[in-house]
Amino acid sequence: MMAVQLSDVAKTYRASHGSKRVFEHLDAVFQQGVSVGILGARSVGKSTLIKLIGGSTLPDHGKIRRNGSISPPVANTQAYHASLTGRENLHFVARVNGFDGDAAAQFVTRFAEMGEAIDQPLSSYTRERRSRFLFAASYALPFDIFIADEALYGGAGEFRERCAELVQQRRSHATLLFTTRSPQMLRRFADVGAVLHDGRLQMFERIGDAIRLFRALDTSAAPESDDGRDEEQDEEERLVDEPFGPLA
Ligand SMILES: Nc1ncnc2c1ncn2[C@@H]1O[C@H](COP(=O)(O)OP(=O)(O)OP(=O)(O)O)[C@@H](O)[C@H]1O
Repeated sequence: MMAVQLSDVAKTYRASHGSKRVFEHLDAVFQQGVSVGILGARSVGKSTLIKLIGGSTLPDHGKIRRNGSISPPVANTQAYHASLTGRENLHFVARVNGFDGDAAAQFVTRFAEMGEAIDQPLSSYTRERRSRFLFAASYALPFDIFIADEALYGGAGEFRERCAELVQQRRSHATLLFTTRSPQMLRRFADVGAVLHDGRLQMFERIGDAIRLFRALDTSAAPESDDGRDEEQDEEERLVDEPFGPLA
């Protein structure tokens, strides 16, 4: 059964200095329970695709069908309010999505080793705590479909490893759709590989075939021996630097 289907989707950004057409006739089907890693060069529309799938941006035309609950993008800060505590934020996000806030707060407190900070405002968190909170919170609710734009897991040291393990656990019970520029991330977290290029998404049962096409298209891609970690970390740093959503 399908989890997400895009049919003939078009998306153009319009700005005062001109417009940018990202997709014109995009079709894609993502199956339930299958983890898909989407490779794409810079500016091909990876973020736009994740936003369309998640519903935070609308297509100009075409249809997007979703079968099941869908997470906000991993480590997304938009849903959080800096002046609310970690617990209050989790309760809010859980309620909006129809889940149990207590269970989510309990999970994040334990997994991210928050201690008393769970009852302090997000604005008081250190950079590292903020990162832990964001990643743990991303996987705290039992969504059917998890989506991620480049940052799939994060944090530092031992937390980082546990976070990667958590993604593997969630992936075994849910559908995971993520974009990346790191072939290694596909090998680690995807069942199926996809390449976004020229407004089209090509899917490959064999991860290696997706990586080969990506390399042929994007000559700046990291070599296979590189674990892609620098780029992942750049992306995480960008994410945790962003302020939380509007002050309540
Ligand atoms: N809000 C916007 N207004 C105008 N143009 C936009 C907007 N958002 C994205 N674009 C443009 O649309 C194209 C696709 O952007 P998008 O962020 O989806 O690509 P991406 O593959 O995620 O890029 P990157 O790898 O650099 O993160 C880019 O050319 C970008 O400049």
